[in-house]
Amino acid sequence: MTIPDLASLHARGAAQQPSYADRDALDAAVARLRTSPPLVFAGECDALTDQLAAVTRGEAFLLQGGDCAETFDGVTADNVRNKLRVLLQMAVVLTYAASVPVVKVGRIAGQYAKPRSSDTETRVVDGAEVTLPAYRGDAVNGFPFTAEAREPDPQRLVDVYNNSAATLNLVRAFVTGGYADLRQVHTWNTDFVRDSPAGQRYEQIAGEIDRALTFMQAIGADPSELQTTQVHSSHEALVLEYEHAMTRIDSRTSDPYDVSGHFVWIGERTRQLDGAHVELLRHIRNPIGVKLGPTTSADDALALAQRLNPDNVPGRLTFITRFGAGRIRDGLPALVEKVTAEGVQVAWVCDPMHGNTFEASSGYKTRRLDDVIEEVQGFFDVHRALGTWPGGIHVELTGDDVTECVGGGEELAEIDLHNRYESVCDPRLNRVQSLELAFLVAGMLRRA
Ligand SMILES: O=C[C@H](O)[C@H](O)COP(=O)(O)O
Ligand SMILES: C=C(OP(=O)(O)O)C(=O)O
Repeated sequence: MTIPDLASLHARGAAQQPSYADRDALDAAVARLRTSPPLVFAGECDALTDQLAAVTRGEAFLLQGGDCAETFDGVTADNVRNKLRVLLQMAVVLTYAASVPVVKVGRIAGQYAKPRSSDTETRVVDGAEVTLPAYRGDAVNGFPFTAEAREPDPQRLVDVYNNSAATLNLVRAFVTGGYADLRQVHTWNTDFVRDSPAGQRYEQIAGEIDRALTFMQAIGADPSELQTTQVHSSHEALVLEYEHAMTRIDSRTSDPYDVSGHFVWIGERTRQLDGAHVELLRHIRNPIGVKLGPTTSADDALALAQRLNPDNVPGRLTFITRFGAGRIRDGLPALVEKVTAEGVQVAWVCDPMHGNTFEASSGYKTRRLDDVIEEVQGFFDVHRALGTWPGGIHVELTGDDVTECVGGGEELAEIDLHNRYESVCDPRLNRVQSLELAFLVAGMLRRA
């Protein structure tokens, strides 16, 4: 496989791209990226493909989660640890309560670019309407509502690389350095979570795991397997300059890999069959995903699978459906039925966030935990009825105590949203809500 050149990708009229005024600065940033070392190794991507093949076969479950949009300011030790911790806690709940291996993938170390519904944003500033370019993620421009911040800046692409490297380095250190050791299962359950009902329920599981580990130690079992785990990185492959510059030929296989992350996906707004994103990702060998919203027909899904995974390799392709709680039960069956009938190897994963966003009267974008749960339940029900495997969930979440989604045991209401709304794009589940979701999904998995 070769790598298509960047100009030919742009010639396809790529959707959702920044318009850079300073072409020289863009060329310099791309040149810098092209000579930067890979962030991940091709062999790690292959290992993830194997794990996702197990998901495709119904032998494992994918937990993919993290920020809607990472920010450069958010690259701190506390933040990265908190995100890792919520994934570890959720994975423990899913693995223990449902006895299914869980493949952990973070929306982390690269999730800096956002597709937007509108190119511009209008606000009233000092009594006058001001329209500026929309914020497209730290990869592209700044969040503050000023003309200067909103101007796309190519140097940010290099900053994405550096911040992804720093994040990944810390994730690897936590994962291999003892923090993710299963014997730390209690220490992940700290601060505001511990006293919540979900935290208390988690503590019970942690106690049972502890006793099982002590027993294993007593009988002389080798505990080294428990000392580390694997957490892979993922992001939406959106800005072509960045993804293309990070696509390299693997010296082992001579195949191209996008070495900016282990798993990359194509968003709902950029999945045009002849579009630039499908064209670039069809050439890389990473495991990849495609978001499928409610307008997707079964033929669209089949055509995407044929284009992106012509050899029908299990684990290569994940369909991440995001229909919305009210539409999944009507919309998903036709897709799953036809794709399955054609023998297409695909992991089916549910994103219960993006079809359930609404604007609260206060103006904050939010989601109801109940809608999120209802969409996941619909996803499980559809797969159960069709005899197919509900392969995983893809969730926007954070390890912090934010107030961005309403509902859950803490009964967060719309009037609470302003207390700690920190997302720069879409609302995320906080750690308690995430844990509550994990317990409910574990129950669904057990029944599946
Ligand atoms: O995360 C997904 C999209 O980037 C986000 O939902 C777009 O939000 P918008 O509709 O406010 O542009
Ligand atoms: C933009 C996203 O989702 P979608 O493409 O499904 O809208 C996302 O997951 O960040």
